[in-house]
Amino acid sequence: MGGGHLLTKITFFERFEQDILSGAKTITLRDEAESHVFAGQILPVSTFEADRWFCDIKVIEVVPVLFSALTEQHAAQENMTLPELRRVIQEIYPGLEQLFQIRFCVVNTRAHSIN
Ligand SMILES: CC(=O)Nc1cc[nH]c(=O)n1
Repeated sequence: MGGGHLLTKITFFERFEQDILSGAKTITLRDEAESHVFAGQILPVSTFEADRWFCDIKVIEVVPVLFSALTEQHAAQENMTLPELRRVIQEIYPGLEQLFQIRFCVVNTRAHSIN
């Protein structure tokens, strides 16, 4: 079995928040360290910058993908063009070839309260 620590939360840059909440961004490409999630898992999502919670997501699938094999389809699911996606991923993970595509849907956007 693959090693690594199961993720119990995930962060996104604030600039992706509206695309996630609107459903325009339905995948995220992560490195191995952030790939340890499983289909059906529900994860709280916070901003990277301020650690502000803004939704929960449900993981639909996790699929390995090489940087060199990114396609327009991946880009569309990130709400970007392919050149934009390549530039963004190269900035976040310089020189990294092995990525993991996490496909997700938003399941909750309101902090729950008791009472
Ligand atoms: C904070 C952070 O790493 N955010 C990322 C990284 C890769 N893809 C993405 O959508 N967000």
